Amino acid sequence: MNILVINAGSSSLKYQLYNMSTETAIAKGRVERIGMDSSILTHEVDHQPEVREVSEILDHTTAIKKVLDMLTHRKFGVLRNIADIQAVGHRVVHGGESFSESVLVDANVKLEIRRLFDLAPLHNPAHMMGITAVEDNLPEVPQAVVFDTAFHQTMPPSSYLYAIPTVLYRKHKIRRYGFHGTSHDYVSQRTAEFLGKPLSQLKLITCHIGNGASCTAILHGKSYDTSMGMTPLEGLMMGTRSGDLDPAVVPHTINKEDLTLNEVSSMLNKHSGLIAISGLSSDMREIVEAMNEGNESAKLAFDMYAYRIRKYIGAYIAAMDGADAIVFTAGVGENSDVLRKTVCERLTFFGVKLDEERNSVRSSEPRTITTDDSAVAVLVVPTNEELLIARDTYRLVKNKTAGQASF
Ligand SMILES: Nc1ncnc2c1ncn2[C@@H]1O[C@H](COP(=O)(O)OP(=O)(O)O)[C@@H](O)[C@H]1O
Ligand SMILES: CC(=O)OP(=O)(O)O
Ligand SMILES: [Mg+2]
Repeated sequence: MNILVINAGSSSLKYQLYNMSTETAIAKGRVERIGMDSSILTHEVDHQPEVREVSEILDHTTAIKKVLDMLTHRKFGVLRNIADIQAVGHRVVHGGESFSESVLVDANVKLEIRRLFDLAPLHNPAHMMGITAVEDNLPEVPQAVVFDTAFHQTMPPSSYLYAIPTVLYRKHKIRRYGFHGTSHDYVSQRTAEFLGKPLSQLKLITCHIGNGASCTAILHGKSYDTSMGMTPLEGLMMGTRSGDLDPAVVPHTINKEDLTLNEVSSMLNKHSGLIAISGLSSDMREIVEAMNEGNESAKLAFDMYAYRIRKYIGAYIAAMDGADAIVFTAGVGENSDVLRKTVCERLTFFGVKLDEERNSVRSSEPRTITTDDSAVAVLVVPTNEELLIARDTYRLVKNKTAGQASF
């Protein structure tokens, strides 16, 4: 079975085509700048040079059409016909309390994703555009959705409740949900395999440090606490998001700067974090480059970013009364040795001993970056959210087909 995995953003769409008999991605790519004058489609097939196509792609339906054209392209394609795609799996960031596992898309599921728009304004509306775009282009193909929030549904109330009147939780489900669950789930499974120990016996702290960033305390295989909250704004400092701050900053800023609530929300989601402090960029590569050239604001942004991760690691060691391993993953976590070093060099109280040579290795395989006698192991484990999405989609579609066959 071939499964197309889609992670739709507001102006971008990433895709991977999986062949489930071998669990391999046979093609992958992304469409960027959807809705802008020159959109870019980048398509990659193993062992072949990347193909880049610039054109005007005004909406997600056209973006999916272009992706399908590329997948069946005479020269660059990997499929003879789009009918060779048997199912589509989508990443959906917010599933609220309604979804503790992946589901097939139907009218109710779509209604629920829409209902959650205001809890994940940067993500859920874009995912819905992705789902609709697939319906437009592949009307007969079953679709599944895999939620970032699902893995965190095991958190106890002491982790997920805010200390505010409980009527707000009962009436409006105002609580902490947590995100990047598919990644934390995948990485914790890979870590247990790598360490050769059952996940049910491990205390892990997984740090997904990408564009968005979150840390999770995983106690015996289950999410016990995580740094993101009701929305993906809480917790760590991110590329453009503030992370934790005193809620009193919001009304105070509204009063002092004569801003609307929406403007402040946009400030915290899109104009804060690395870009705000550095005044330069939200991209960690550019921050590190500027820092190495002596830029003081870039250095401050970097230090604040690393410090917040270290604070969460400390909190989660206390939350679980120990940790067997701390795991770095995602764009920054997998690639920035200097970020990992800065986070780890002040964890010596917990017996963390970084091995600089191991930390400088670049690889797509899981690896340990601490010395053999480090009391807590620190690992880099590349994430693969798409593979978990493909697996869930495959399972759901196969079960549905089996159910239908028995009638
Ligand atoms: N070599 C690198 N060094 C430091 N940061 C990197 C490197 N490569 C990628 N990144 C960072 O990874 C981030 C993207 O992470 P990723 O997990 O791909 O995010 P997302 O999936 O949310 O788009 C980029 O913003 C960039 O800052
Ligand atoms: C939930 C979230 O922040 O996702 P991303 O890192 O893809 O922005
Ligand atoms: Mg990501």
